[in-house]
Amino acid sequence: MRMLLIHSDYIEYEVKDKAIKNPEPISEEEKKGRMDEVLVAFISVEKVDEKNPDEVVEKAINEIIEVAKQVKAENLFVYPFAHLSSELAKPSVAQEVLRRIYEGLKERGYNVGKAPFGYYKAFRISCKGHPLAELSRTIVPEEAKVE
Ligand SMILES: NCC(=O)N[C@H]1[C@@H](O)[C@H](n2cnc3c(N)ncnc32)O[C@@H]1CO
Repeated sequence: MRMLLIHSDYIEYEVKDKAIKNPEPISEEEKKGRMDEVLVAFISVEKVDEKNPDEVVEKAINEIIEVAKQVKAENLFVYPFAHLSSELAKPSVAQEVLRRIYEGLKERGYNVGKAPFGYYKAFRISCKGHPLAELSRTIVPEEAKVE
């Protein structure tokens, strides 16, 4: 899994079109969204994550929370983003992994937003620009690590 973490004044998105055959069903109000004072996690779920989704979900949640504490962000935003890797997991696996990350962050008491899965979207983001405002993380299951 590849994550790009951007501490932002705001993130806003607008759904434009379906990008896969069966995108996540969304309501009218979910076609647009905005969150202010937010740590945005752009996430590409990778093929290697299919070896142990439970582990990568847990690690991603912990990484995001660790950065949220460092930058003092209360609001989090999970953004499905298929552009950080050339070895993507299939959509069904990716959607479930992203859903579990979103739910896990909420369970830990954060105010969490998400962008819909499986669509082309327009988005605007305002990066705060401080030294920890742009971070990336790579997460792999233990058994996929080679010596
Ligand atoms: N920017 C717009 C976009 O990326 N749209 C992506 C994601 O919403 C989602 N998606 C599909 N596979 C994946 C994956 N492995 N990881 C994350 N998202 C995925 O499906 C869309 C087309 O790839």
